[in-house]
Amino acid sequence: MNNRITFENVTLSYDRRPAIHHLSGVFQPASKTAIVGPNGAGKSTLLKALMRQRLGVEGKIDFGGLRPQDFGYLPQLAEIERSFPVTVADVVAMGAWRKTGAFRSLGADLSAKAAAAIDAVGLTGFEARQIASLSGGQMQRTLFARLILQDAPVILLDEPFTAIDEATTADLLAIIEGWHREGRMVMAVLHDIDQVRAAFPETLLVARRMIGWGPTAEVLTEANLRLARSTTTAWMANAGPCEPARGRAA
Ligand SMILES: Nc1ncnc2c1ncn2[C@@H]1O[C@H](COP(=O)(O)OP(=O)(O)OP(=O)(O)O)[C@@H](O)[C@H]1O
Repeated sequence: MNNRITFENVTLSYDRRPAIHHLSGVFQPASKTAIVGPNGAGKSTLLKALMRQRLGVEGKIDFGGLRPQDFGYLPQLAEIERSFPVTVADVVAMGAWRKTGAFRSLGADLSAKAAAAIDAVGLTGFEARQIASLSGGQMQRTLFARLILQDAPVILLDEPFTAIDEATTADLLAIIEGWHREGRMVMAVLHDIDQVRAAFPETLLVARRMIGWGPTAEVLTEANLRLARSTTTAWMANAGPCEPARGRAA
């Protein structure tokens, strides 16, 4: 077990159509990596592969001993179904399901941790609110509280700040920085290049293939960003089926 995630010439596909090709590199323990690229570049697909969701996988992903339950995942806000009659406290409690089992009540210790998580995201007093009645920013704070309670060593965030205002973004960036200081591995799909430069030491730049992976200043050059923009368009025009090995990441 080395808690390092290594990609060796990985191609990820849906129904034999590659979404992202020939990715090689390493997510180091305690790294904080921004995943950047244009729309359709394969960023969410990459997070899904890390979550071991069903995809065609060619090449090898070595999880370094990390188990599926070691990963906390924040999906895009738009993918969250909010019409369920559940409260903020219910959603946060789901973060402890790994420890309690689904729909079980939290013991005293986890209840205290859930209250602390809700406090950390600034939602004390909102515990009984239905999630359908929350603003986008309040919903995102709720989902961050769930991640805090989940306490996973690896945290994957898919566009955590899309449609989120500056104040909430600043608060959530501080929580991410706290996870980084605690030695967790964080990967976040982001579109704001200035934000990435300011807050993420490592960047993986993709456009249907890997453009760069390493220290942010070395990866986010004007030339690489130009290449990313033009490559995606070209690959989409020529996209066709290929024959990746079917199966799941190792
Ligand atoms: N479930 C799916 N079935 C088939 N194709 C898919 C599926 N999900 C994504 N794709 C395709 O895979 C490619 C990469 O999509 P992905 O969602 O990973 O991109 P992205 O970089 O996250 O984009 P965005 O910035 O727009 O969220 C796209 O061409 C997309 O249409």
